[in-house]
Amino acid sequence: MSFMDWFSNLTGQMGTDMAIDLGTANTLVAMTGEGIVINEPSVVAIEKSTHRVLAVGHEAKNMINHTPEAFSAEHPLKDGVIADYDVTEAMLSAFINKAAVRKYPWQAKPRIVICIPCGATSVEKRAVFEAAIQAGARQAYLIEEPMAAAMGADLPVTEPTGSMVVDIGGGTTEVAVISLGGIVTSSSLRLAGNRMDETIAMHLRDLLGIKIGERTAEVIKIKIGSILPFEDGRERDMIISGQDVLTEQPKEVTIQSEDVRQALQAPCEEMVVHIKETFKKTNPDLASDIIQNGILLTGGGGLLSGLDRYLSDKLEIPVWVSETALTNVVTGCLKVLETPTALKQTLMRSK
Ligand SMILES: Nc1ncnc2c1ncn2[C@@H]1O[C@H](COP(=O)(O)OP(=O)(O)OP(=O)(O)O)[C@@H](O)[C@H]1O
Repeated sequence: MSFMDWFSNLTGQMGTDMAIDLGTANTLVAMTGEGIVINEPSVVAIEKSTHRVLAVGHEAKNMINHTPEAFSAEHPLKDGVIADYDVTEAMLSAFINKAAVRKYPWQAKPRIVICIPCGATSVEKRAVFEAAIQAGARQAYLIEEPMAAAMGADLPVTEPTGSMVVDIGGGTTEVAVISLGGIVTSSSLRLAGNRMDETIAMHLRDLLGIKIGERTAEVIKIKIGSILPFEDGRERDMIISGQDVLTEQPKEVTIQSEDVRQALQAPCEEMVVHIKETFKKTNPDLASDIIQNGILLTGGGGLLSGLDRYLSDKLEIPVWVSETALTNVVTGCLKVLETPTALKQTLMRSK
């Protein structure tokens, strides 16, 4: 081993390794020995006049809220994959620098495990990989999101039993059957939480003649959205403001949770079809394990009220929603870093 390798390994053991859940909606960074240190929206503020990146995450969102005419909000990831390479790299690099509390001036660059959707093409994988290296990784490793989510949720991924994961994020719904430490069958649907927001906005426009933005639609979904009637039997309502479709004048209306439920039917039905198709591709032994063990529902979209019960009814398989749905992927990536055998099984690595 050369002096540089030895030195790099030594400094690499000083807590600089990082796990990153590079999501369409949120980016989470966790560090070995520290846990989650960053949980921020995947948003970058760009100065319109110069096209310079001025801020990322919460800071970017605040800037845009206060002076929207001077900055544009970029979402560098669309449907789980990189849509704008330069802006993604700038965002990653800002998060990595923010997370790396440099305890020692000689500390090495971090090794980074970063997740990608199952359906990512080799070009999309390469883009994430390069972005991590350019943003400051010493070594970069890629892992598929549902595998990371399953590890984060403590599913028995290495055992000879079948576990099924449905990870509903902002941009993608990832479905995977895992056994003996690998993904046996998987598929990725480019429809998830963001599509729910869009269908809510469209439905309210048609029903009540009000135009709302995606941010308002997301608040509605989280506050009064549900795919089945609420378990306490009480429906909810909420006052929202937007613009009149015809006059574009300010408009305020009270919306009912039943209206939101109607809007959520189409995207949720599409998810059911997708999960059923993946289940059909599973071999009978693993399928019977899944029927016995149930399906893990994770990702922020999995928190939609009633979605676990709805999927259970439609699939005729028990579905349980993880209590740590928003953090399983990053926690799983961190476990990969801490388990050398798991690190070897990642999809792509730089050395
Ligand atoms: N309580 C909730 N009810 C319904 N949806 C929710 C809730 N909390 C978060 N979400 C939704 O979860 C989505 C974000 O989830 P998550 O952070 O897992 O996605 P991501 O990792 O950024 O996206 P992707 O994996 O697709 O790249 C958003 O659409 C958000 O509106």
